[in-house]
Amino acid sequence: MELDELRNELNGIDRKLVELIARRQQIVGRIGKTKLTTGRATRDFEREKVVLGLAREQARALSVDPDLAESIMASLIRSSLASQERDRVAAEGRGDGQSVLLIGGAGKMGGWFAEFFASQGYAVTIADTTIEDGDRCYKDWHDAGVDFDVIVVAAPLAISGQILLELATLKPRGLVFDIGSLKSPLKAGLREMAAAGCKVTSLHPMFGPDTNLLSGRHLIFVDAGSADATRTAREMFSATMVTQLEMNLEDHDRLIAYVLGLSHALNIAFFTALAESGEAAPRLAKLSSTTFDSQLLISSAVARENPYLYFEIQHLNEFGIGPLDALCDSVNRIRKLVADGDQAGFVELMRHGKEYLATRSAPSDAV
Ligand SMILES: O=C(O)C(=O)C[C@]1(C(=O)O)C=C[C@@H](O)C=C1
Repeated sequence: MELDELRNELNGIDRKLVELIARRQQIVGRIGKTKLTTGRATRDFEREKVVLGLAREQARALSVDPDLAESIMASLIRSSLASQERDRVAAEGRGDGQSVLLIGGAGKMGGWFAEFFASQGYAVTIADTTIEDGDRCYKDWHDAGVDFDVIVVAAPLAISGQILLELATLKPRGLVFDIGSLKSPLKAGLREMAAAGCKVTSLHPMFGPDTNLLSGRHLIFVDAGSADATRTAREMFSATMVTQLEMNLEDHDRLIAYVLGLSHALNIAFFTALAESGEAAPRLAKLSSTTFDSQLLISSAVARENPYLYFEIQHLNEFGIGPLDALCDSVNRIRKLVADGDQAGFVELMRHGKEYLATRSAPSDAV
């Protein structure tokens, strides 16, 4: 058969595959509605196990790679979960015409929250220095007033701290929360607001603005002295599958100094060392080792992030220097072991790390 004929045959098969996906998604939509009306949870881990198991079994019987079949089914399940989650958030419509002001709402995460609230039926007003005044749009948040059911402070960290301090004097009637990656620069504002009797709490979404499925993601709630505010904010996410964590103000930044600060710094150090090595990245990438490729992928993603935000995450964390010192110490230790030819010391370092990492269980609910 000619190449063109074979490709035509493939086109037909691919079309049928897409048709089957569309039919699957229609049924998934009906399942989602049934779950809503019968009060069942969106995610069903048992059922997912059955679906993935069946796909592997059938693949084996047809001499198809079971890993391939499983990964295709996992993608389809992800898409089912995302659409069922979206439908549930919209159906529960907690907004019901309530009003929300998003300060910094034209930024990336601010935009995510704007969409999240709009999908729940909230009337969304955006204030952001990068936009012009218009319908429910303000360049200066002061012009919007503070008469809202919810105010979200999603501005850069240093500015968010100032806004919270100002809000403490304006005493808004509604729920107020920030979404900062760090709480050190916001502590004074959060405390002032709580002391002024405001319904204030603090959130840290551990996911990026491109996230459209909250299952497997974490959202940290940091109580700022108003348990009522934290409860109300938690309820806003009850229709989603996000994992809610509660943390206190002090623990948050100490832990985040490792989770964000250390991992960002490690990747910045990696690409800085590479950039200054004199070896061209494409040439190195061609040599392609599994570890190098994975590391390059992560550090490329870090390099594309907002450098001002990343600087704030390092510099404004009062616990930030500890993990950086630990990183320098570790690199110096490796350097010394290598320079001294200390094989036993090097092996011990790796054994110790393996033992430490074995205590950290892998995320089990990622499809
Ligand atoms: O069977 C269901 O309950 C579905 O919603 C369908 C489906 C799937 O795509 O196969 C999606 C999500 C569930 O967690 C399990 C399975």
